[in-house]
Amino acid sequence: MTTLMSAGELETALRDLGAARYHNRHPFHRMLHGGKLNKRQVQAWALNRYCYQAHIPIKDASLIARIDDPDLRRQWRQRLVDHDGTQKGDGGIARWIALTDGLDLDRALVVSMRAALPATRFAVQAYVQFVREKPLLEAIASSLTELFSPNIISERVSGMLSHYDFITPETLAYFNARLDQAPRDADFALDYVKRHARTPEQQSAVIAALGFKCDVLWAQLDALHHAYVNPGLIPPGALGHDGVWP
Ligand SMILES: O=C(O)c1cc(C(=O)O)c2c(n1)C(=O)C(=O)c1cc(C(=O)O)[nH]c1-2
Repeated sequence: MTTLMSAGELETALRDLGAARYHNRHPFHRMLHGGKLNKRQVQAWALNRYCYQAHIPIKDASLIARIDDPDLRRQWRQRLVDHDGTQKGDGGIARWIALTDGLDLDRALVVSMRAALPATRFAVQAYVQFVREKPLLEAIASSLTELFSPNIISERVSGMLSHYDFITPETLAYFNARLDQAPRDADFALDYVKRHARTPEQQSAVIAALGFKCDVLWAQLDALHHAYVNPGLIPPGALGHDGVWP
């Protein structure tokens, strides 16, 4: 039988889970940040991650659609603005496209998502589905991986700038904005979860939601590693299959 934790104990359990399972520990990220990948492998990362970026506002829109409280809706809608901007060419998705442009990827190919790995598509769809179907508390808790993203972003930006001559500060501009946005969003979500997970069952479900989300992130990197590092099996239709690169 599980017992009720204090809010502080719940936070510790969530942080412990992130320390063990967040995607900063994945070998593909260690290679990306340590300068061990070639340009094609970095292109594959950016093209696949576009799918994740593109689905974040879709999952946030479906989360907002389920909120009754106008205060909470107002707070959460900032996330849509961050990713979609207030006008064309503005916002996180546009900044991600600046990164894929900077890597000489064809914009139409990136945006079409047709050269992404099958597992990327399945993972991001699973995240959207989770947020659509689970109770609001768990849907909100699944965003808590962002508690751990500022560290990985700092490591990524400094590592990539120092190791790759094809990476510039302009192409990595996406991450500058995230360094302010992610802590604001994560602090809000953590506070919400601590106040609303009031039974042992809810607390377990919140921890499981964070575990699920760590899996969503981890599975995307497993797929990249399998296709582009070792054993290097690129699925048909994906970027680089049959030696076809942009
Ligand atoms: O660069 C990263 O490692 C990273 C991780 C995460 C995350 O932990 O889910 C997000 C982001 N970036 C990100 O840029 C982003 O917009 C974002 C939104 C969300 C979310 O679950 O709502 N996670 C993340």
